[in-house]
Amino acid sequence: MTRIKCCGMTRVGDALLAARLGADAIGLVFTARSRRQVTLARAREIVAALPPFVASVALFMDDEPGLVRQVLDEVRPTLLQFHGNESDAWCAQFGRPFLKAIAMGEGVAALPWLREYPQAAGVLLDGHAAGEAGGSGRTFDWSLLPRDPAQPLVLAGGLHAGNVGEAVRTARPWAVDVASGVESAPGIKDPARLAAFIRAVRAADAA
Ligand SMILES: O=C(O)c1ccccc1N[C@@H]1O[C@H](COP(=O)(O)O)[C@@H](O)[C@H]1O
Repeated sequence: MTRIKCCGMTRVGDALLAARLGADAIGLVFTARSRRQVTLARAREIVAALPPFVASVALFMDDEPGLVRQVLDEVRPTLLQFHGNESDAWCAQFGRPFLKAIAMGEGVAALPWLREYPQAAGVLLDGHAAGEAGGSGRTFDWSLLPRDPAQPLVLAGGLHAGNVGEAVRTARPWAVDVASGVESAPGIKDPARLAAFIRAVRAADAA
């Protein structure tokens, strides 16, 4: 079964709805380079409200280690997610499981990158170009995903209810991650789009 992460939560109600609809994880964006940046206070509220077995993922992009530590202390997320030029050693310094995002925007081959992050709990492949922030809503060639990766792969970038079924059937990722494809505005989730997205993933799993 494909795991589902809904990223860029800024409201408790949206996170609870995602969990009720069957999301396995919600994402909280702390980097100032995002239109979905959440405050520490709001992030704490969201994490405190989550039901058991729904993971919280804290997202950063070339941020100061101090911010990551503050989020770990005050918000206590399940996982970290890094979207910038952070090295494997840099990501691992916090002693917490992490996902490393790779920009696949320019037909980049995923395999060489995967070897760069042996300590990552998983690698997230996103559609944006190197150097740009994620959450861009851009897709990439899903057939570039390796078939038998050493680490779990998370497929992201421009996914929505209309294309996620094909993405899952093509790439068979460990998980999918969505931000803009289930929103009415940055950081504001649309209940109908969210429900349709999760239904489409489950339908692809069942096919
Ligand atoms: O969501 C953001 O604003 C963001 C900012 C900086 C880095 C990553 C960001 N989000 C991640 O981008 C991907 C794909 O998002 P989308 O579905 O294409 O909008 C996803 O992993 C988000 O976690």
